[in-house]
This record gives sequence, C-alpha cells and structure tokens, in this order.
Amino acid sequence: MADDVGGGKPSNTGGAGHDAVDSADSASATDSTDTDSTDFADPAGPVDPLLRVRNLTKHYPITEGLLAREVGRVRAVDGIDFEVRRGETVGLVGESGCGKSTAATSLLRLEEPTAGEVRFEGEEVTEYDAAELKRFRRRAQMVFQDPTSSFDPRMTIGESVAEPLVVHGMTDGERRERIVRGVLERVGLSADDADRYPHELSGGQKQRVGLARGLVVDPSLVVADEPVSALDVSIQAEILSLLDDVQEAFGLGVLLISHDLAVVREVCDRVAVMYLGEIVETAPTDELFEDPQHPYTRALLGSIPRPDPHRRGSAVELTGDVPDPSDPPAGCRFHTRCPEVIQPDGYEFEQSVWRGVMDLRVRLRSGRFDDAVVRETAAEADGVPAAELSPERVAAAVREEFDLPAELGDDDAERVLSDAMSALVDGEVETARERLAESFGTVCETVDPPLDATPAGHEAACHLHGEPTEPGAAPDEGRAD
Ligand SMILES: Nc1ncnc2c1ncn2[C@@H]1O[C@H](COP(=O)(O)OP(=O)(O)OP(=O)(O)O)[C@@H](O)[C@H]1O
Repeated sequence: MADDVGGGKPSNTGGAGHDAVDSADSASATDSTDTDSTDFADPAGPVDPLLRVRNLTKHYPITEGLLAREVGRVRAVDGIDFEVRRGETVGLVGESGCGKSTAATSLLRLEEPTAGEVRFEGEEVTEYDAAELKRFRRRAQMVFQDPTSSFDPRMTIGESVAEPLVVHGMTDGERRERIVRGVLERVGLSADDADRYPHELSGGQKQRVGLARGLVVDPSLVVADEPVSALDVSIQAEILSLLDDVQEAFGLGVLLISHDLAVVREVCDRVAVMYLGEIVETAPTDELFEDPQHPYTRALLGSIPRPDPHRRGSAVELTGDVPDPSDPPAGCRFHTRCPEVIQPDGYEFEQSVWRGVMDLRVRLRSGRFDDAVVRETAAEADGVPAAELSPERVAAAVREEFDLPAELGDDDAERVLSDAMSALVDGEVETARERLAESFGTVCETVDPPLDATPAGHEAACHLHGEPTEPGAAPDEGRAD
C-alpha cells in the first residue's frame, strides 16, 4: 500500500498520486511504483535546482480612509534569493515577524508576490496561468500550518487525506482509499486510522496526518511551516525524524520554516537566516553552526538553550524589539540591535558601551526619547521631586538608562557624549541627536550590506566582512535606499 504514494523510492520516480491525478483518474492510472518515470523528468535538467527564488518581494500596502489611500507598505519580504535542490532540506529561520511565512506563501503563489522570480522545475511560477498553477499546487505542497484548524471535524481522517486527490481529479473512490491508507502507513499511522476523526488524535498524530495530506498527491517540494512549534518537546523529535525519513524516501525538496535554530539543525542540509524581510546569512547547516558570520546568527545561536562550547563568538543576548517592517532602519537593518555594530574611526569604545551609545542614538532618531520619563524615574529613585534634580543628576540618569558609564574611557568620545548630555538636559533633543550623529556615524546605519562571500566560505550580509567603508556623512537622514 505504501508504494501507492511513491513506494519509498529514493527519488521522484512514480508516486501513484502523481500518476493518477495527472490523468484525472484515467483507467490506465496505476497504484504501483513502476509508473513511467518520465512523469517526473525535470524539464530544467539535472543542474538546475528544484526551486530557485530571486529577489522575491512581498509588500503589503497600508491604507487609510474610505478611498483606501496607500500611506505606507509593510515590507514583509524584501528581495530574497535562495534555492532548494532535489533531495535537500533547506531551513528558513528567523524571529517571529521576519517574513518567513510570507516568503513561503508568496513563492507558492498562495498570495501574489510584489516582485521577483520563482523558478520551479525550470519553469517560471509567477507566469503560470490557472491550469499551470493548479498543477504546481500539487507538485509543491505546504504542510503543517496548524493542522487542528485545517481539518474539518466532521470528516474522517481518510476523507481529509483524500481531499487533495479529489481536488486534483481522482474520481475512483476505491483507488483513493488505497492510496490514502498507504500514505497513512508511510507517516507512521495505521491504515485503520483513516476511519477515525480528528478529535480522536493527539497533536503529533495530527501533524502526521497533515504530512500525509501533503504527500498524497506526490509532490516534489514540501514547504513545512513551523512543523513542531505547537508540539510537546517529546513529540518534536519524532515529527522531525519523520520529516527527515519521508524527505529521503520520496526524494523531496523541503523548505522548512522555523524560528528555532535547534529544530533546523536537526534536519536541514542548508540554512538561510532571515531578518526583517531579508536573508542575512546562508550556509550549509554544520558550517552555520560552527562558524556563523553574521552577528544576528551568532545572537540567535546564543539563544539556543544548549550552548556549544566549541562555537565561535560570544553568546550575546539579543535585546530590543524587532523594528517595524513598514519602516525598516536604513543601512543594515540589524544595526539597531547588533551587538557587534561597527565603531566610528578614531574612537575606542568597549563594544557594550558602544552599543549603549547606539541605543541612545536609535532612540533619539526614533523620536521616542522622553526626558520627562527619565526625570521621573530618577526622581522616584532619589525620593525627590523631579523639578529638584540637578542637571548632572539628569545626565547621569540618561547614562544609566542606556547602560553608559559615568565617564567614557576615551576622552574625545566622552567630550561628544557630554555635549549631547548637556543638550538633552536642556531639552534640546535634536541638537543632541545631531552632535552624536556627526561624530559617531557608522557604515552600518548608512549602507545596506550585500549578501557576499565571507572567509568562512559561505555568504553573509555584514560590513564586518566587507571592504572598509567611510561612515556615511549623514547617517540620520533616513533610509539609504
Ligand atoms: N496580510 C498581511 N497584511 C499586512 N501585514 C502582514 C500580513 N501578513 C503578514 N504581515 C506582516 O508581515 C511581516 C512578516 O510576517 P510573517 O508572518 O511572514 O513573519 P514570520 O517570520 O512567518 O512570523 P511568525 O513566525 O510569527 O509567523 C510581519 O510584520 C507581519 O505583521
């Protein structure tokens, strides 16, 4: 039975689902594994990857008023490139909101991308007409998106798993049943589970059914969105290992989306790390974990509970909110949180102190610096009315707020900071912002670093690996692009 859906062959050579649905349940359709392998011949030839994404972009308009006037755009995915080869599992990781799911739904054309190219088996997906899109939707399956809500509670598991076969034209009920029972076994369930209802299954079993429903039409690409994040830790390993098994058995290309690097490490051959709509690093999995080249990746790795003592780089904690994707920072989008943000020439900061200076600068630039709050906090701590605080005390309170020492070790830097503090104490926020910006500019806030080769042999988008560049002349003057 299992062979009905691909027969455990090491490559895409004849799943019955494929054969049958293409032929719309023709009499010649067969359940066996020895169907014509040309069904799966790759028009792109063996060299092209299964999936190639170039400059994929998805912006959501922000509208206002009755006329829905566009007043801005959420840059959810902002020009990403990656590939998935046959038989390969690629991880797309990053914090919540960085655009992973949008990347998946856009490349599958479950929603229309704003721009970019998506080549699948050598064809341009963005140019598909309705019929081609339907065929594509069978060959490229998205699985695991909240299986609980995606099952109709009144349908048996068998009916749910068979549904895609019906959609794709298989009318022979007996045949559908055979295929369904086979695929259920392939995902570690029993064929008899076909007669059960979703509420009778555990979370892990539902994930298996979700996978079965994706596999039943014999796809060549599976996009798995957060496959285990809703599951107990004890079940997670089971599902990941299942995904690994079916990937190998079916010769699938898998794009695995997760916010969790530990999950990605389990099953992925390669990883692309996303931050605020962009890919910032991409590498073979082992290389990424052993020698991460982007400070964001290093920070993400630092947040994995079981630190690897051999890992390079410091396990710095990632602080601060992810910026708003409708107004991403100029330059490197990570510079507002980066623990390794590049220092201006001519000054010597301890890196953590420099981060504090940058935090102050980012706050001033955002217009969210509120000296009244700083005064209130200091006044409360000192037990005096805010109006009675000395200018020196207010300046000290600002330094405390940004973890800055009472005096910087570098005299020149201290002079700049003191000037800015004086301006802040006088309520001249703009003067303080300008004073800091003119002396403490960094390339990280002006120039968007390209995804380029690093000495480690893989790509990262970080100025730490680029040619030394002069800090921009007007770092606070808005987006670089
Ligand atoms: N339909 C939409 N309209 C407007 N903004 C959207 C829409 N869908 C997603 N977004 C925004 O796009 C950004 C990326 O969202 P997305 O869900 O792709 O991120 P994610 O990395 O998958 O996050 P999560 O892991 O939380 O699902 C977020 O800021 C999100 O709020």
